Amino acid sequence: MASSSNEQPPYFAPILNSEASAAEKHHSYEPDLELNHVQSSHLVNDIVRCFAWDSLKVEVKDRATKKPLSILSDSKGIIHGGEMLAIMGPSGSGKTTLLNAIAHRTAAAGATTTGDILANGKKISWQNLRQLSSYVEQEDALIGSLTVRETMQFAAGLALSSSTSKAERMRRVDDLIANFGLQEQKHTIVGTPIKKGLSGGQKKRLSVASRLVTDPKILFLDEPTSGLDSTLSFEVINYIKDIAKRHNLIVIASIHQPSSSTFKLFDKVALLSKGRSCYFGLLSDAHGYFSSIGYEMPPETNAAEFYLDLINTDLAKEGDEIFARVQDITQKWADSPLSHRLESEIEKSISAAKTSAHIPDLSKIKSNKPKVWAIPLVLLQRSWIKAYRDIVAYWMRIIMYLGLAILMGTVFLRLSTTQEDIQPYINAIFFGSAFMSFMAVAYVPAFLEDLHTYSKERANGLVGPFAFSVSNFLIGLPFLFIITLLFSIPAYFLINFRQSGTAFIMFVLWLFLDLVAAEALVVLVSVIFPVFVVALALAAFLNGLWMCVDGFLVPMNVLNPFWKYVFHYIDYQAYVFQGMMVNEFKSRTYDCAQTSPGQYHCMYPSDLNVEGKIRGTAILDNFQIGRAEKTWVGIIIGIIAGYRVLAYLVLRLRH
Ligand SMILES: Nc1ncnc2c1ncn2[C@@H]1O[C@H](COP(=O)(O)OP(=O)(O)OP(=O)(O)O)[C@@H](O)[C@H]1O
Repeated sequence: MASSSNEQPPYFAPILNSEASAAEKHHSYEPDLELNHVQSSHLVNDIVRCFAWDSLKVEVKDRATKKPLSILSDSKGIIHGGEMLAIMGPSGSGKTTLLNAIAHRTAAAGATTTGDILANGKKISWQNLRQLSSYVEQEDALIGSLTVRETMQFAAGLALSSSTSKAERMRRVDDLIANFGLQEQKHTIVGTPIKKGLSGGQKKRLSVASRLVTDPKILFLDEPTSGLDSTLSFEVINYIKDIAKRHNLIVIASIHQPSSSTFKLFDKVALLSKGRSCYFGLLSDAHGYFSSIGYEMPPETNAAEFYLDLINTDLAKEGDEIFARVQDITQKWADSPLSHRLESEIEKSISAAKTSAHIPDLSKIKSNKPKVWAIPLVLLQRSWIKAYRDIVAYWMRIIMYLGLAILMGTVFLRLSTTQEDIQPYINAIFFGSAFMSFMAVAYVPAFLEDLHTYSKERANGLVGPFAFSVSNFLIGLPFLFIITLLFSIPAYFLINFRQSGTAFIMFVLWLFLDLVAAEALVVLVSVIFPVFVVALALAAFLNGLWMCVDGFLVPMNVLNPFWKYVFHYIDYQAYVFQGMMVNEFKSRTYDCAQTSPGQYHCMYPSDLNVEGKIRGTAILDNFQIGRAEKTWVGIIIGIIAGYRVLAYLVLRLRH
């Protein structure tokens, strides 16, 4: 029989009208007067009453011994709406492991996680938890060249349903900016290596604010104060606390050595040592609990420091009494009445979920995401702003290509149609196409930065591999076209390639395809090996390989069959080289050297040799280059598509 609302167990009572908050009964929380108390109705959590985990274990294969190793054992905890939990422990104690495990993320590389994760007393699937929660990583995923408002707008664009009106979107964005005290920095950029923007604390506040735009009911924060001094740490946690209280949010943060004032902002604490629980419960009960088991905190001591010192085995040596102490603390915790009370609280929430009709069924919550096509559009817009503002990533590359054009144009300056200049023309074609392709390695850092942002957005369920791949490909096209034109205009005329409008357009086309293919290769390599030095080295190596087998350095009739059949035919540079060669030589003639009147010495055999000329096509024949421009264009497009699809598949398969 369903119970009526006044029969609800106390731990499920709505906490919105704050008197009911368990935490507030124990803490007199006085928010900072300077905080901006903007109540945002969309943020209010009126569905997740409690969040719990039980018998949670994480096991990995030990790096050294290759045997199973437990890095989190039998963890349990419960937290209610409006409460803030600190997961605390010395370095390597398993804080991030626990946070990831309860957030339904991969707890550690190659880890196996077992146990229950419960919301409103029922097991919650990872899909449901993604809809209801947000995770703020330790490392910010902010884009340096965007302003605070733009960052928030794009976060809203990626998260909010397409049916949310523009006005509503802006209202939410502005509310959050105000809530986190960032109004004055609204139009300030986050900050790039060459242009300073927000302070560390402001960046962290923006990171959290941008994750709140999805209206999560549960917020996971991995070391939100790392890299901040104690004043900024307090400020950040104070903002989060204020928002959590007013909107009844559940906040779970791993935290390393908080100052006394920051620590006091939390309602509950989970203490871990070597993956084992030392305490879980209200902060205000911790003092009494540790006294009761024989660890009295001296007066005037920073409580966080005291607890951490008790369980810190970092500097301990084999046989030190600290190991016995930690063993004693974890054993006493497992046997303690508080731990048993925690167990029964979790059990009660499970049985209440079975009997009460008033507890929202979270599995029925509908996701309110933007339409599939809307995400690539938002990403395109964001990449565009980033592209034109990010001097290092984009403008430097443009300047570099322009410099290369001037270099080539002046080295191969105004070649003539005498036979001595035929080889320099061929060299210029090879060097231009190969070097332009090679310089695509300069895209590695910018791409890895985008990949980093994408990984975080994907982990939060915002951007999928398809949207990322499509937008990355599309945003590259205009940029690559601009580079191609900037290079071609000076280089083509300075070198004196075939002077015809069509020839120039074809030159641009070949070079453009070359760059699109080179960029696709960089993307594929960087997706497989997302480490700067590795991606850079491999992309450079592959470019070297394509240069060697493209038919210029070693003519096709000389190139050995292995390189020819394994690599030459999948070498986009080979098709670009052939296309540019045909473009230059198919309808031009060159002058032989006159040895005596009517006698000529011609470097290439041709039907025009008797007239002292070389037909351009004879040069093509000499290189065994046919006339299949359309097929070559098709093959290059196929190679580009192949690289892009492979990169997409790698992204899809990688979690
Ligand atoms: N494959 C593995 N082999 C051996 N130990 C592992 C493996 N994977 C994780 N660990 C260990 O598990 C422990 C928990 O790591 P975790 O990152 O959760 O700790 P943490 O408390 O968040 O540390 P920090 O404060 O330094 O970030 C660490 O001691 C880590 O070395």
